[in-house]
Amino acid sequence: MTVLSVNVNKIAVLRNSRGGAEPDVVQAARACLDAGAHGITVHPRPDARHVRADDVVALALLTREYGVEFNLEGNPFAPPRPGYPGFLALCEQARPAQATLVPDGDAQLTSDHGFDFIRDGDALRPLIAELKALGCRVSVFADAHVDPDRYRIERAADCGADRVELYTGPYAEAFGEPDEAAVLERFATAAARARAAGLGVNAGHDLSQANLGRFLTGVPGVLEVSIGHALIGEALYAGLAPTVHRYLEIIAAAGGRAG
Ligand SMILES: CC(=O)[C@@H](O)[C@H](O)COP(=O)(O)O
Ligand SMILES: NCC(=O)COP(=O)(O)O
Repeated sequence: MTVLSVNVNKIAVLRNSRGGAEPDVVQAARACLDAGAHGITVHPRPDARHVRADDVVALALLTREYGVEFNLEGNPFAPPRPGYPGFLALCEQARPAQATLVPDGDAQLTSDHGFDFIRDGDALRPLIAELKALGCRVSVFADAHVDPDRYRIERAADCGADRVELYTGPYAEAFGEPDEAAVLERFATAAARARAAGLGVNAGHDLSQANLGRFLTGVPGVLEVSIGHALIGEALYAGLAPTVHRYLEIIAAAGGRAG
């Protein structure tokens, strides 16, 4: 059962480029949900480059209205600043169904690595406990492409996480290249090890209509994919609803859930 959570960060990028209210992030999210998307994801960044704290609150209300999952992503270690109250404070306000912890920094163009659970475990454990006390399922961003022993993905379970989100950027880079099969195999191994440790497995980053099907076929049992950049870009040509439909068809064809 793979569910599709649409990341609407990029709608906010367009809106912010003119400083007004259009395109409207909530309206775009509503269009995705009306088209059958199973949930909405956002990853507010402390520099407010796309979605902001007020969007998070509005999307929390929308997803509650639809009875679907709201997945809020962010770095729990990033300090608050004007306009960004901090990830835990945002979660306390919005009460997302799922909080996904990502070890990113302002200088990063986008997320480009997962946690090192051996190094970061002690710091993550109390924060994960706090998020779970708020009622959130907690997922943690994880590397699958490196030596599986280096990050020991199963250590995410010792931190109290419910799920890992496999960082799929390296798969997207390998897609169509000679090393694609080897990279996919590493993802499948990481997913199996995570599951054996009792963790659910999500996946995301740079997934697209082109590469999603082979990923889901090669890494069976993924519970959720969160997709934003490619999906919103593709929707510029085809429209949001047909694009969401296409993703649901790809998921169904790969043996996942269509709606
Ligand atoms: C964790 C992850 O892979 C996504 O949230 C991605 O980071 C999207 O964030 P941006 O839209 O800021 O690139
Ligand atoms: N967690 C990944 C996500 O939300 C979307 O990433 P991308 O599709 O924008 O690369």
